[in-house]
Amino acid sequence: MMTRVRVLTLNAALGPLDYRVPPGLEGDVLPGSIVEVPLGPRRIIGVVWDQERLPDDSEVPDAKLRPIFAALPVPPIPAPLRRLVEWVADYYMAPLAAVLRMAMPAGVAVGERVITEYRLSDTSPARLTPQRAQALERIGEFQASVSELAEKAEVSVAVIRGLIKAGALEAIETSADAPYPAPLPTHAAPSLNGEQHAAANRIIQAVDAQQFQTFLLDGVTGSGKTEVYFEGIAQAVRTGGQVLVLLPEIALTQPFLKRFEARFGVAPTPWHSGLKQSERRRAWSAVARGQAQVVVGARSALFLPFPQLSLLVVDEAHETSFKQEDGVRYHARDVAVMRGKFEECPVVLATATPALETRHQVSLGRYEEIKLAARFGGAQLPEITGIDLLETPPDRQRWIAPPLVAAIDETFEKGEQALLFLNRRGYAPLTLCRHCGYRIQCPHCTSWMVEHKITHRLACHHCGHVMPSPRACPECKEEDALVACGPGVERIADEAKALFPQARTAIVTSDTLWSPEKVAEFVASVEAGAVDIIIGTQLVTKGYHFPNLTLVGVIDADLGLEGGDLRAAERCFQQISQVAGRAGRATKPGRVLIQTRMMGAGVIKALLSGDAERFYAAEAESRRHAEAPPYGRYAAIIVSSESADAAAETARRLGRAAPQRDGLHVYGPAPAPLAQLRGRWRHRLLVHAARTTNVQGVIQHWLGSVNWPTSVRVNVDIDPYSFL
Ligand SMILES: Nc1ncnc2c1ncn2[C@@H]1O[C@H](COP(=O)(O)OP(=O)(O)OP(=O)(O)O)[C@@H](O)[C@H]1O
Ligand SMILES: [Zn+2]
Repeated sequence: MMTRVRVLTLNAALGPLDYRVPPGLEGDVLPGSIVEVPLGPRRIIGVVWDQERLPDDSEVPDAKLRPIFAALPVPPIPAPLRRLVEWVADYYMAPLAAVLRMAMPAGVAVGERVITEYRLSDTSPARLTPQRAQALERIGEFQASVSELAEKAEVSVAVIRGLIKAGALEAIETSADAPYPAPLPTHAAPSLNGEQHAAANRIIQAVDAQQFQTFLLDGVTGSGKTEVYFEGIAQAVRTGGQVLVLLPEIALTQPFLKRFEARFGVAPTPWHSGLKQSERRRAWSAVARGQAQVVVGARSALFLPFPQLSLLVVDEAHETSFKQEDGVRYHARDVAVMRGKFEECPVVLATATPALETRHQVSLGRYEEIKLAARFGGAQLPEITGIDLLETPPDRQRWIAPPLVAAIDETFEKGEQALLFLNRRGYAPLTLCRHCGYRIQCPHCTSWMVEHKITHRLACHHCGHVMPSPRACPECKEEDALVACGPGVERIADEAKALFPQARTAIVTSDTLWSPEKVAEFVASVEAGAVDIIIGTQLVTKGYHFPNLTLVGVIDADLGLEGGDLRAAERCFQQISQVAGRAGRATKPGRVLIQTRMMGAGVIKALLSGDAERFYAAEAESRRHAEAPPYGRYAAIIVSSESADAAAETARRLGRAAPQRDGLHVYGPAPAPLAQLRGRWRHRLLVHAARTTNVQGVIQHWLGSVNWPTSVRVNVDIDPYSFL
């Protein structure tokens, strides 16, 4: 029986704290229990942690301990999740409390609750202001609290309250934690082909064995990877286990929910940052009680308190958006594998274009590869051709080259759909004054403001700052002298409309598909044939299955190769392979046209020849040569401050104190390519080390030897991806 416990709080500034367990509570307080404890005059929440794992040499004597107030009526944080929290904190050098916060987001760990939400009633308000009209339109089928509705509709809380008073919104009492219905394993099971069957069996076996094992489910686009891992999910559900499916983007959740529901009769439990508070609370507590069997979510779902996890799936596992770039900087794919290890359950990484790191694990024998070599139902992979922009360039101020224009024309003629891919939101990436040459820059970042014609605004794509598009140049005050330079998807859409006035276009970016409803609307309109041409960013490259979509045009294949980041070529290859994979997925054959100025580049040649193996081999060889990941490792030290001088000085100080040892080299400090971001000046030092080096230990020691002012932040990014 525990009479004294060590509690980990959610506050990174506090160490673990010891408390006394008062009589009567002993039975309720176990490792993992969520407890309410006194801290000075306040009551805070924490988790009882395994004492031996949090040594504390300044132990407070028993007699001085304050008692725990209460143990919350929720299940304890399970031991495998506690081990995962420790591992993430250690590996990514983050405070334990910061990692624990991801497992227990604010306000989720509460007992049963009834809450009041509002939804549209049948009454329309007598007075309809533009604000009210916007609110009613945006709210649609949504039901939520007053503040959540205000946020969703982008109106003030007063507008929502006004609508409630006017009777246009009605109150609904809902339980915060009703369980989720269980999926039905045999609801609409497909009959698998031979290759799929073998793959599914391998995963089912692993689910039955309940041992840790990582699979790379490597199947070409449209081969049925989803159908295959659905069989693994069905098996886990049959045997009473829980399943987590991770997706790289929230936008993919909606189509996934529908597809899952078609297969299993009920939708899975979603988990992502777009949930409202009541949904988050319900999902968290249902997961903790084992009353949510299948969860689909963004990377943060990795830290949900599953008591019975028996399968983890990471879909589109190559996606770099699995890497979290702020707060605790972790890679969800790698953490998923670790969670599988602690839970002793299988992990499936599904992708048509595996990351080099994942292929490396396969070659070392650590992951088992399962291949699906052919598209389902006899569909052929699309034919891929290059368009050399040096030979057949588009007209001035145009971006669709003549061969692609002709192909779009042919596609329309056959009554089929086309997709144009350009990974750039907005209308134009740069706005320039023709008169004085002034470029409009973000006031908080070293980046240009991007013109968005749809919203008549300029936006910074790094910090989200927006301003109205000015008529006059802010510098020389010349009127109508500002010109848009270069294309974004909105500009390509304008061009397509000018070329094909009859064609119905749909722009797909995070600006247009900003809610699950918008995604559903988009999918429905393409499926109904109400769209002829889709123009989209990377958001449109994966997940979608449109049988009548037969042409994919890549507007600028070279875009992704700029910047010279370690994974630029690999990412370009993956992105274009994925978008190409949207063409001709059913009975009609597909084709892909890639516009480039670099016909000779390795990536382009690989894409055109379809020789992925050769591309990967060459890429792996150059990484091996540079001792870059997966053969060596990197860690970044990012120094930032609102004061440019303080940031630079601290970076120099760290540079002077850099560790000197074999198998390790420190580059920099150098100003970050985006020297200022969100008002903070940034410098970076890059540690390059052999695979076997304990970089975390070295960095800990190094940072411990240097002091810096409190106005400066020093963050560590282990296995960094983005060098912006
Ligand atoms: N055995 C099957 N029976 C019926 N339909 C199937 C079967 N296998 C695959 N399909 C269908 O083929 C299409 C492609 O399958 P799926 O989306 O699972 O492939 P994928 O490999 O996940 O594709 P991608 O990686 O390109 O997104 C889907 O519409 C799917 O329902
Ligand atoms: Zn900015």
